[in-house]
Amino acid sequence: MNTAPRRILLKLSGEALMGDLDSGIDPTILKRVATEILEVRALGVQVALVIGGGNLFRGATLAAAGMDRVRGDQMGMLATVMNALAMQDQLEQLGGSCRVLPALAIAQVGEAYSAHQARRYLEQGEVVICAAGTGNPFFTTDTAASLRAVELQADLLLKATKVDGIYTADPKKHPTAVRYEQLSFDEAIAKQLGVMDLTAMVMCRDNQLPLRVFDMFAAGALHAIVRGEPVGTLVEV
Ligand SMILES: Nc1ncnc2c1ncn2[C@@H]1O[C@H](COP(=O)(O)OP(=O)(O)O)[C@@H](O)[C@H]1O
Ligand SMILES: O=c1ccn([C@@H]2O[C@H](COP(=O)(O)OP(=O)(O)O)[C@@H](O)[C@H]2O)c(=O)[nH]1
Repeated sequence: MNTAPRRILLKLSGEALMGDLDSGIDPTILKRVATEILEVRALGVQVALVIGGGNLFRGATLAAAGMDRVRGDQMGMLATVMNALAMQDQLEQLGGSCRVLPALAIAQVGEAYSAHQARRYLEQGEVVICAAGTGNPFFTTDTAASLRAVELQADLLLKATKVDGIYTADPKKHPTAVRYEQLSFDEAIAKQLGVMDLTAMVMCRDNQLPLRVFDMFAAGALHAIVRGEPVGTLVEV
């Protein structure tokens, strides 16, 4: 897709927000990402966000250490809410307007997520952060991002992560792996190209939602993508 999208859903990994720290959020990265989000907003692109929680807690890691998985996933989802609040605060400090809509009931923190309400806020020009993943354990924020993107009728799902696209194999383990510019969901699924979880890939494929995977640390990448430049890897049906 080379035309500028009207509405995007941007998925940011929690881990990428921590930069070189061991956990938590690097304020410099948060500010840079928030600035780029407001730049594309200023171009008229509607922006919904899903932020991961891996910089704070992951249910599977907590379960491996002996915790009940459902409770661990609840902690993971609450971690995504904390990241969402940090991003909301940063966006507002930069003059943006932002709603946090959690999928778990935390009324004092944000209005319960509803697709129709989220679409209304997007149309009013607000950045909408869909927090707490899907609200259900055993899912990931990648899956939450694909679900919310479909519900919110986004034209494009963007996964901002630690690598600059999808490779023939994990580039961190296979330095000779080659990056795809474009591929189909069926190919990504069949070859088990691990950058996005399978449930999320299938959700995108079955709803004809294009996905672009790109490097969250590359300055200006988001802006370039909404201008229609071929940054990272595009996955389509
Ligand atoms: N074929 C592949 N192409 C690109 N990255 C891959 C691939 N297979 C595995 N990966 C790994 O997937 C990671 C991104 O996935 P993940 O850690 O789930 O992202 P996030 O935390 O951003 O949701 C990258 O850091 C990369 O090492
Ligand atoms: O719908 C969801 C989304 C997330 N999580 C939990 O929240 C954690 C943080 O999300 P994720 O690992 O996807 O974050 P990221 O890797 O993107 O930082 C996960 O490990 C899960 O424990 C969940 O239970 N249900």
